[in-house]
Amino acid sequence: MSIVHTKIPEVIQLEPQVFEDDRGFFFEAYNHQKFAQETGIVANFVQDNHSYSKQNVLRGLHYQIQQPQGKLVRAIVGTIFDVAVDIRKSSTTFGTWVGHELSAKNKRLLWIPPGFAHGFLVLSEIAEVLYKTTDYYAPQGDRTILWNDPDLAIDWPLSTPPILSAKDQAGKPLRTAEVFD
Ligand SMILES: Cc1cn([C@H]2C[C@H](O)[C@@H](COP(=O)(O)OP(=O)(O)O[C@H]3O[C@H](C)C(=O)[C@H](O)[C@H]3O)O2)c(=O)[nH]c1=O
Repeated sequence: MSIVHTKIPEVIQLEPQVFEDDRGFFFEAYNHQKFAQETGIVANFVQDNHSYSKQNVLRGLHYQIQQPQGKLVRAIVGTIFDVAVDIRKSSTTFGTWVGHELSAKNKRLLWIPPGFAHGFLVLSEIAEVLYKTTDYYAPQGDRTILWNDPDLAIDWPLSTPPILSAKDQAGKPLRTAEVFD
């Protein structure tokens, strides 16, 4: 596994070592020791999530104000544009976003630490996304930042308006949202 830094130092792309032969391929999607060696992060993942979405679905931007979650995200079917937003008000990159394509083809993973909002847009006909989290789901702490907050100006690769849940349509702009210290 190798790492690819993003413009936010704490958000890290991971490229697994893929072993291909005439049967197909194999790769370690997560190895606790190698993850720690490569990133310097000792993550204790407690939950695996799996979502299936149709093209143009946008899920996000989500975070938990209580029990904030670190996330290790990958697409196992299709392609997504995966976005992380720094919502730690003491951070020098507060309000900064990064977006990277994750796909079944590139097999890349994105590590998003606690203190960030996360969302993705489905670029392919369908996408299945798996992600590990470092804390459990805490619905009472679930918060949404508006996907098209003009202050964030996230450059979503959209050609038509996205498909959003009611919750995501009602997301808050960052300037009024609960954020981290
Ligand atoms: C997140 C979650 C949801 N649920 C239940 C609650 C709802 O009845 C149903 C769908 O939840 P929601 O609409 O919040 O799912 P997403 O829009 O995919 O939310 C996720 O999308 C973005 C991209 C994230 O990073 C978060 O992990 C998460 O907020 O699953 C659970 O039972 N456990 C969970 O951990």
